[in-house]
Amino acid sequence: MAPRVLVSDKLSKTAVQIFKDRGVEVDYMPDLGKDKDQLAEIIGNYDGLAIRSATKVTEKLIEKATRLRVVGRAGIGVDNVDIPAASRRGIIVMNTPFGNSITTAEHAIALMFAVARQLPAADVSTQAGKWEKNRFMGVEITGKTLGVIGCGNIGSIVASRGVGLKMRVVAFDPFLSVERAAELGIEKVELDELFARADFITLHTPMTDRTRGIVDAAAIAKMKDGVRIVNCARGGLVVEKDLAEAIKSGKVAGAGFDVFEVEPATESPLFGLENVVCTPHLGASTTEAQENVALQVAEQMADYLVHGAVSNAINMPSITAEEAPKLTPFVKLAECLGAFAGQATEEAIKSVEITYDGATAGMNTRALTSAALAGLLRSQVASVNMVSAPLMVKERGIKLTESRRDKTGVFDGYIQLTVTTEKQTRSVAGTCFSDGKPRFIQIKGINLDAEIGRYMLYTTNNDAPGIIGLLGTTFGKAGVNIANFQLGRDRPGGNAIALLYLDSPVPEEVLKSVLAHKEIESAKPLEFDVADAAA
Ligand SMILES: NC(=O)c1ccc[n+]([C@@H]2O[C@H](COP(=O)([O-])OP(=O)(O)OC[C@H]3O[C@@H](n4cnc5c(N)ncnc54)[C@H](O)[C@@H]3O)[C@@H](O)[C@H]2O)c1
Ligand SMILES: O=C(O)[C@H](O)COP(=O)(O)O
Repeated sequence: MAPRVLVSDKLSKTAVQIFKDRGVEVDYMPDLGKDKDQLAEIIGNYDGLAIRSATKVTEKLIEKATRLRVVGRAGIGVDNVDIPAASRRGIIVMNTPFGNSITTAEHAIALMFAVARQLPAADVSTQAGKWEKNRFMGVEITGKTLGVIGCGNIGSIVASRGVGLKMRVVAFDPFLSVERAAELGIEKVELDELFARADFITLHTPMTDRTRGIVDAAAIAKMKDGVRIVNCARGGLVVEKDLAEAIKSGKVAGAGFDVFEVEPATESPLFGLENVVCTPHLGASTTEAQENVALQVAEQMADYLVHGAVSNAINMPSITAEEAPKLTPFVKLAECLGAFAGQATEEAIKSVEITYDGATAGMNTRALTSAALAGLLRSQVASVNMVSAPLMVKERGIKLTESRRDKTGVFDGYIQLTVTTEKQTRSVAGTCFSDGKPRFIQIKGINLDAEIGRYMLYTTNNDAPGIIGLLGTTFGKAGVNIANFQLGRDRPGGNAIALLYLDSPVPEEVLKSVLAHKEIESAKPLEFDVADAAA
């Protein structure tokens, strides 16, 4: 069945065409995002949801979204999506981090000019037939200091435009390197220094607990008299009532605002104040940016729904198209190692250690670890996947350790998973050969070479004669074909293991007969999400 996507915000229709071209069914309901009840009623019919900022993807909506696998944000900010709730349900949330950056940066610059020269008010006055040349005295931008708070994608474009406008640009961003600042021709400063020096301040951070209210009354008090403030990032970074007071007192000479504490903003303490220029969250609203983000989000979502490729996901490691062919077999291997340990373990897991040896150490180990954890938890939590597994492991207080090392054995690369419970430590290692098939190469420290099949039986036994005969005869009598039979032991007469790869599931009576044999310590039927040998 073709995957089905709902577009619930005003995305360019380019997205619809791309979904169709890629074999994805699509319903385009651009106003539905504003009607949360109706959206909740139908969301259960979709594998994908494409949104902008009007659709609020809340925990409540996610509960109803029983089929949903991906939320695609045609834009940057994902603060309208409950990411932890989506992750818990295994839903990937992806955005388009660059598609509207230039457009938004240009809007910030436009607001800066509008505030410097009071353009909107001058326009209204002039068109009203007044000729108020004296009322609209402006300030020049050249030579002024622009303070950029948050110098990521958009902030750095604004900064370089500022340099182009012959401004002095200072930036505060804890993650901005001095080298990058030098490359941009700007100066990295602390926040208080920015406040003290800037004639214009522009905000470009995400909304986080640390940035909420970053410009409040206390911050404004540290600023130059006559400063002008632009916010094209997120409402709530600036405390609107504090700014309104400062504008009324004359401390702040003007403000350009595209985003508001409450949106849609029908009222704000800033509305109606002299030299405040407001736009209704138009930062990303240009034809070019909307084409970019719609095209990109539809491609990303279709790639995921149709091919499983992941890019620009907020809650899952990306797998690029280039690395996918090499990585995919190892993702499957990691999942099988996790599934082996998960099915063999009956007690609560205390810790998981994953070692990447040789070639696997250089791979995308975040993706491999996520797959291993998903496999591990799958026997306990049916709906777990690579998105939700790392979060679930954390929530369950399971300690996760990852290590990488140079090639240590005969294999170019392998992965070893060690799981510790209250009672025991169990380890399993595997690799993929050039045929792309995952194999177990070591269990409990015992070497073997076992291709992984959908149905398997794992036994531990004392190394004694007759085990092969027992297993062969018991399965033969029950009419279950053995596709592959692997044995291993630590020493003659010591601990031994057997792994049987079967063409069908282990019948209950077979398991009982096997377990009844005096040399068999344990026998565990296993199932893996790999192609069925009989298929
Ligand atoms: N108005 C609009 O229509 C519109 C359009 C696009 C993006 N946005 C918003 O613009 C903002 C910036 O987007 P971006 O793509 O540049 O994001 P980005 O992630 O590329 O950059 C954000 C920068 O903020 C920095 N930062 C984080 N915490 C900080 C802190 N406490 N103090 C200072 N800097 C901090 C980060 O290090 C990063 O460099 C986001 O809030 C985004 O949602 C708005
Ligand atoms: O984060 C973003 O990309 C912007 O806020 C744009 O939001 P919009 O797509 O709703 O215009």
